[in-house]
Amino acid sequence: MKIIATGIHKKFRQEWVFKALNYTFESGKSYAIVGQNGAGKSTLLKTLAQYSLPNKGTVEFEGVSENVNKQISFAAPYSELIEEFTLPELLSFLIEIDFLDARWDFNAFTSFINLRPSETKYIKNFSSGMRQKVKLGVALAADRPILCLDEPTSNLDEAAKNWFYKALESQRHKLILIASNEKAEIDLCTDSLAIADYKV
Ligand SMILES: Nc1ncnc2c1ncn2[C@@H]1O[C@H](COP(=O)(O)OP(=O)(O)OP(=O)(O)O)[C@@H](O)[C@H]1O
Repeated sequence: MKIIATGIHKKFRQEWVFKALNYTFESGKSYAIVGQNGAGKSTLLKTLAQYSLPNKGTVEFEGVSENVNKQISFAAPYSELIEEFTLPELLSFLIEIDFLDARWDFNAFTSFINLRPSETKYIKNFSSGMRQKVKLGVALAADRPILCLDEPTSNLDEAAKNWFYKALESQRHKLILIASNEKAEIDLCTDSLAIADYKV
């Protein structure tokens, strides 16, 4: 599978975030999207995932015959969980809509993420680190060939970061995109794309 970005430009009002970006992303590789705060990392990630349209140019998925959304799992600080659910309810819902395989029941998932909240605790009452671990766990557990992660270790403690680094190793067959300015996250990737190279 490939994501092929051809001459993509993105702006908000009169402000260009990136221009003339040509890049091919392939399965089996991991790409760090790097740049300073406000450079456009999240915007590029969303554009590549086809959550946001470029003003000019195209993003194509090679080797995908059906709905491209079903090829992607995405986790970001701004992505949302269903706050009114408990974790068992969230997992049942994700299995019901075919986002997760049926084997991801509460026991399997909590042992995968190495975090076992009370089964009756609402997600709205999870701490920010618990929330982030659940988002990452869901994204990693989904059997989808493209993994998009924005600042994946934000709010994670050292043990949770190490869990993520290890969990990512089992995903190396996927096409992985990580938007980050954390050295440890960038170092996980095989390739790197600097937004600053696409400003003029
Ligand atoms: N929906 C929007 N409307 C207007 N401007 C936006 C919108 N989304 C992003 N921007 C602007 O686009 C630029 C890039 O934002 P983006 O969030 O992609 O940067 P980033 O590199 O991910 O930043 P950070 O490292 O701080 O998370 C910023 O100037 C931001 O204000």
